[in-house]
Amino acid sequence: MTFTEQLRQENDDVFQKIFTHPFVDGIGRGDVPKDSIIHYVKADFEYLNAFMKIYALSMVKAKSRDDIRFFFDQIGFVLNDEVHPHHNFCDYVGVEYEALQSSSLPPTADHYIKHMMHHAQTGTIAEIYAALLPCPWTYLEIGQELLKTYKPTKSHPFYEWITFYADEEVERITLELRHRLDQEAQDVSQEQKQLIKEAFRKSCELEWKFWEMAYICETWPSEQEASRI
Ligand SMILES: Cc1ncc(C[n+]2csc(CCO)c2C)c(N)n1
Repeated sequence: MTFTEQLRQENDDVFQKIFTHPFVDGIGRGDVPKDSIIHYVKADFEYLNAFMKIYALSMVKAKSRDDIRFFFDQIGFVLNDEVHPHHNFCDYVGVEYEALQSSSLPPTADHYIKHMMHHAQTGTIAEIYAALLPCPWTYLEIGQELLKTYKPTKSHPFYEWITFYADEEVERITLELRHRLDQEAQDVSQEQKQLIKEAFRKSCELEWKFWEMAYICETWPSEQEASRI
């Protein structure tokens, strides 16, 4: 078993929790509360901005031109391609994408970004790969699960979203990140392996929490006070 196969197996509990989360299952059923979608797009737009910066920070740790190309390509994918699933969500709620940009990050999204930033700034390249991998891997499997369970056709409101993440390109990114992590993890100390495992698991947990954050429209305590006044 490869190291990333082991990571996938050890974190299957969290993957299964993600597949059955009401937001995720709602995408399959074609029925997600509109406020939750808006909350998701606002947070995810900012999350993806931070994700690109994390790739940029990680590039400093590149060991070869091929590593540089990898980080460069990923920034291009997030910048140019990940806007499509956001547009699908905006069309569903009938809101302009531009109206959902420049929001402050809810606590969970803020935590997730800072977790990845921490590894990008203080960790090895293996730790960074481990903290970033659950992002494409969970979305790839969500897309594949929803495709298999709901067999959406073009008239499904989230057909674009589901087929985007179940696509070969997201699979290719996931496999490349897995391959890179498998290579890097070959000769590391037990202590480093533990850090890598913790970085991966925490990102899986934060993926689940990101769906929950959007579903319940999580805000900071002071914002709740303000909305009650
Ligand atoms: C919270 C959150 N997690 C994962 C993704 C999906 N995603 C983000 S960046 C990327 C490509 C990685 O190089 C993928 C697949 C998302 N949009 N939002």
